[in-house]
Amino acid sequence: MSTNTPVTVTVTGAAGKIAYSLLFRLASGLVFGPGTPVRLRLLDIPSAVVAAEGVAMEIEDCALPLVDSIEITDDVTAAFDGANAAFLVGARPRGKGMERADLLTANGAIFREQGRAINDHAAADIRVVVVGNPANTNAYIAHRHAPDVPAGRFTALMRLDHNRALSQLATRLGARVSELDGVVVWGNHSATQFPDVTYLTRGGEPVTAGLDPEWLADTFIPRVAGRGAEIIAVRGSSSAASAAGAAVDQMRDWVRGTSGESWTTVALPSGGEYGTVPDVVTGLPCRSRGGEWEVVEGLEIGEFQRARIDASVAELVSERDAVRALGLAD
Ligand SMILES: NC(=O)C1=CN([C@@H]2O[C@H](COP(=O)(O)OP(=O)(O)OC[C@H]3O[C@@H](n4cnc5c(N)ncnc54)[C@H](O)[C@@H]3O)[C@@H](O)[C@H]2O)C=CC1
Ligand SMILES: O=C([O-])CC(=O)C(=O)O
Repeated sequence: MSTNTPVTVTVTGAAGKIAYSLLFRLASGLVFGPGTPVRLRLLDIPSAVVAAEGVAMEIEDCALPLVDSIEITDDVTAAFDGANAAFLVGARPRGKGMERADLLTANGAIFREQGRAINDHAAADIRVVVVGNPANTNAYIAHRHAPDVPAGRFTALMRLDHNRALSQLATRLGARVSELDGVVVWGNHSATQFPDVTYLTRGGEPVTAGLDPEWLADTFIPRVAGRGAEIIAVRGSSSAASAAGAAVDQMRDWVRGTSGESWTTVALPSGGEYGTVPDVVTGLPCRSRGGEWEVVEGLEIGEFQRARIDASVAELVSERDAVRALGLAD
């Protein structure tokens, strides 16, 4: 029997595809551990509340021992009241041929309202993972509307890009993912992102010198950066189970810590680290210590990296400026 205090976890877009994978993993203890019950809060828009109720019924039917309660709502305030963790998934997904910039206007208003509700109603230890696209800029908007919440409590999901990079590298090297470390994906969760293998190790030994630079530039980087679009083209629908898996990985590592000196990729409001622009939400190499993300310090950045990081951060700045112009950032 579990004895810990339950955690209250809010999932928005609860009737959608990603939530359908995410909720069951949360309810199974994969994030908060096998001793911590979860109070699930499912938020969706009024027209989707009935479908969210159906998802809740299925969670009930799993008879999962860690589920303390399930509440379904279309009320943003109620959804975040006392929340310790929030997965902001609900948004309009990108269809064929659409770029993330097209989603800024549609989704910005959602994240402004949710940022305000988190600021006013969530628990003091709230941790936020923004999944809905354009994830980095949505996280920036939510953060801007939550001035009482430390900036580092707002993250966007780039763990999926990180996991995609690890998997491509493992295949190329004939390695297991668990042998690899030192990957980071800088910048935006978009086609401009920079999956960087400069610090890659296998079993603790550097391996980057053994990777063909042409393969890295012409195959690896575009493959990882374009994987979301590739999945849409092949599957006819955007990534769902892999996105949910990455969101679980990110929140689990945040709450329970990363292992040893290993790091992962988290998109955080920048403090200007590695020449990035302060306050934009960019992918950075991070370790989780004592329940907080810490940006890894002291990595050397070469010319090729500099140009790639700067290009993706420039896109984030232009998204930030666009939402500022739309009045969504203040
Ligand atoms: N950051 C990442 O790595 C990834 C992000 N995504 C993004 O995640 C988002 C969700 O994807 P799916 O679950 O596949 O979409 P979906 O369309 O299946 O579900 C979205 C859900 O959000 C709900 N929703 C819309 N507006 C809402 C609001 N204001 N409040 C609460 N709920 C609201 C919809 O009613 C729907 O139930 C999309 O923006 C997608 O682009 C998808 C894959 C990876
Ligand atoms: O590309 C999309 O629209 C969905 C997404 O973010 C991804 O799969 O990385």
